[in-house]
Amino acid sequence: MSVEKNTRKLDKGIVSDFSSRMSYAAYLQLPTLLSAQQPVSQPEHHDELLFIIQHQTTELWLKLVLHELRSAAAWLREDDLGSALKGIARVKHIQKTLTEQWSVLATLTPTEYSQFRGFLGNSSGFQSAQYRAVEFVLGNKNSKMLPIFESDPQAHAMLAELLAAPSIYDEFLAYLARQGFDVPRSVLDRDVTRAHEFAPELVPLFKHIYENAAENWAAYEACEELVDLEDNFQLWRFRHLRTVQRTIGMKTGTGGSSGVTFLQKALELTFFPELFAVRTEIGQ
Ligand code: HEM
Ligand SMILES: N[C@@H](CC(=O)c1ccccc1NC=O)C(=O)O
Repeated sequence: MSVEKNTRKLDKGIVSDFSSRMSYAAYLQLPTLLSAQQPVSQPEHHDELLFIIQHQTTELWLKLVLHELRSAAAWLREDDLGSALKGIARVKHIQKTLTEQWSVLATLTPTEYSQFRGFLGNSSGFQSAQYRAVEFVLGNKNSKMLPIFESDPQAHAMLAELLAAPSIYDEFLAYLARQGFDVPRSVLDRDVTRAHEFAPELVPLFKHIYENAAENWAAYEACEELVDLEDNFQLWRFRHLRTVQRTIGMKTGTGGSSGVTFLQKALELTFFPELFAVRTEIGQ
């Protein structure tokens, strides 16, 4: 039957009694989720809700990114490259969403933000445990970050655990070694609690994989997925930097850093330096 009066008739089977059935709101714990947006500005500033939701949605996606990347590292440890690549593919889509989401926050003008910034005290995204955890899983370890989380034992424990665990890159290199690739011992035995540093002895191995991609397709594809991950991560960092710049200019950050200058330095960090260095060597 066609729609009349621009009103859709409800199908007979539509369930409406949830007294003993699971509902949408119950499954998703919406009362909890939707009561967690509590502006602190007084009087309440209209735009603080945007600010809170932008951060909370980011944290939700970061939760999934972390879940997928930790699983991908575990799958690599079990030599299940297919499952690891599937997880990384999902993460890449989430990264695109997160990077695109900056355009929503860019509608917050400098004047509007300045009207409630003072209420944020010393809170800052710098204190995001999940963001730091993602950096650690990708190999950018920094033990100096841990004291920031001492007042949150759960976050501190998670970061301490990830600091001590091999990164996804450590797991990938160990996987390549098990597959018979010539991964230097010094790389396999590195101190995983520290940030991965450029290991020039890895470049010839990647050169071999890239120049013989057809014969080493699985390894080649995995390398390119990691390159995409790093690219996407840097694009997020860049959009953050530009949003900060257009919103607070060169003001110091609420977290105590110099602000834009501090964020700029993060653009020089790299997770998988040899996968970028190999580009220079290809065809030479
Ligand atoms: C108008 C919006 C924003 C401004 C002005 C801003 C500003 C800043 C500043 C100045 C810092 C440096 C640390 C400090 O001293 O506070 C920082 C760090 C950070 N912010 Fe934001 N931010 C904004 C939005 C966001 C959003 C939406 C997120 C998403 C969760 C976020 C996540 C982070 C993270 C993870 C860091 C640490 C970066 C690092 O360690 O390199 N920020 N932000
Ligand atoms: N660091 C920002 C404040 C800020 O953006 C923020 C404050 C509380 C919770 C998350 C934040 N987001 C990113 O740093 C500032 O200096 O204005």
